[in-house]
Parts: sequence; structure tokens; C-alpha cells
Amino acid sequence: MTQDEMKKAVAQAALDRILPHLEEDTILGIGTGSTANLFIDALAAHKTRFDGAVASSQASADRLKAHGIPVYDLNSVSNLPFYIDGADEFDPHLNLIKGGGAALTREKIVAAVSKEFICIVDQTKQVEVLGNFPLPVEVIPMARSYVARELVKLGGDPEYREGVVTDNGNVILDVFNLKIVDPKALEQQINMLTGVVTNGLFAHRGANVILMGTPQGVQEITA
Ligand SMILES: O=C[C@H](O)[C@H](O)[C@H](O)COP(=O)(O)O
Repeated sequence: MTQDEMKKAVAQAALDRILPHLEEDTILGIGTGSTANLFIDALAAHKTRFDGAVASSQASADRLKAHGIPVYDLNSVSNLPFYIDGADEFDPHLNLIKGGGAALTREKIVAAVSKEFICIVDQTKQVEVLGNFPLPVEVIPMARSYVARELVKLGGDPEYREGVVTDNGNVILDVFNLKIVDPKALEQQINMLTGVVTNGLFAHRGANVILMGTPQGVQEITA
């Protein structure tokens, strides 16, 4: 089974999980990336069964709208029963690294508002300890060099993601070689650096459930 087939299977599993809970006024939180895209495509066939979505990126908003699914501003929505999104890595405690697609800040905001975060991944994202995937940090452009020096003091090797501007007009530093022994502590420590908007550790608000695609089928993982 290819990685793409595993992603399709978890997208379908997430859809099957939420379909019985959809009401005509339901608004869904929708993430960003190749797995979230497959979820959006599968969701489109059921667009008459719910109200619309809040998207964690312009790219996802565009894709939802192309399918005819109404997209709401988060400021006009107070109740999101589900947030469905992928991840770059997850550990056994359902802590995540996200932001490979530079959407981490909006993803963290939509996840914060949502009741249940259903994370959809293929088995290549599973690790014992987070940190093989470089940790994305969204930074206000003028603070880039300062924040990079501070990240070196924390033991990481930050690299500027050339040519990438986030939906919020900021830049991304990818931090290599971090030893993430305490994801919650590191998430907080990096977010304390002046000029950091947020970092891609989802530990204070991790996933509620992981649906992981494997060649043998979709596994459900809870903490
Ligand atoms: O910024 C991007 C997001 O955090 C994605 O959810 C993450 O990179 C996983 O993307 P994909 O499903 O393409 O592996």
C-alpha cells in the first residue's frame, strides 16, 4: 500500500467517524496539508449535511470553497465540535509536531477552539520521541536573526525557510537537532521568545485521537 493510499484511508476513517454527528448547523474545523486535502475532497460529497467550515489556511479555504463548502471567519464561530488535520510527527502521548506546510499558527488557533482534534496521519509520522522532523517556528520577520540566536542557545540548529511567507505575513525557522524530552516545556519556552508567533509543538493542546494509516488498515490511537 502506498503512502497516498494510507492517507486516503485515514481521511475516509475520519469522515466515517464524524458523519453520524453532523447536523445542519455544524461547522467543522479543517486543517492543512496533503492528508487534510484528501479529507476535504471526501467531505465534499456530504456538504448538504452540515453548515460549513473554518479553515486553518488560505489554501484549505480555497479548496473548501472550490467544492462549494461555505467557509466562515473564526471570529463569527464559537463552537467547533471537530478539528480534522494531519501532522508531521506524533508521539505515544499524542503530542505533535506540525507546520511542515507553514500553517502552524492558524492550525493551533483552530485546534484551540475545537472540542475534539482528530489527527489523520500515515504510519511514517509515528515516533517514540518528537524531533526527527525539524520543528517549525513562525517568527515576525524583523526578529528572525534574534530568535535564531536564541534557538541555538536552546540547543537547536535553526534554518530559515527561504522564500516562504506564512498566511500571517511572517517567516519560518525550521529547528533541527532539538532533543524534545519535555514537549510541553519546550513549547512554552520557545513561545516565550520575543518575536515568536508560535511554534509547531502541539503539546499543551495535542490530538484527542490519532487515526493512523498502515498497510494493514487504520489504527485508532488514544493516550
Ligand atoms: O503546516 C502544515 C500542517 O501542519 C500539516 O498538517 C502537516 O505538515 C502534515 O501535512 P501532510 O498531511 O501533507 O503530511
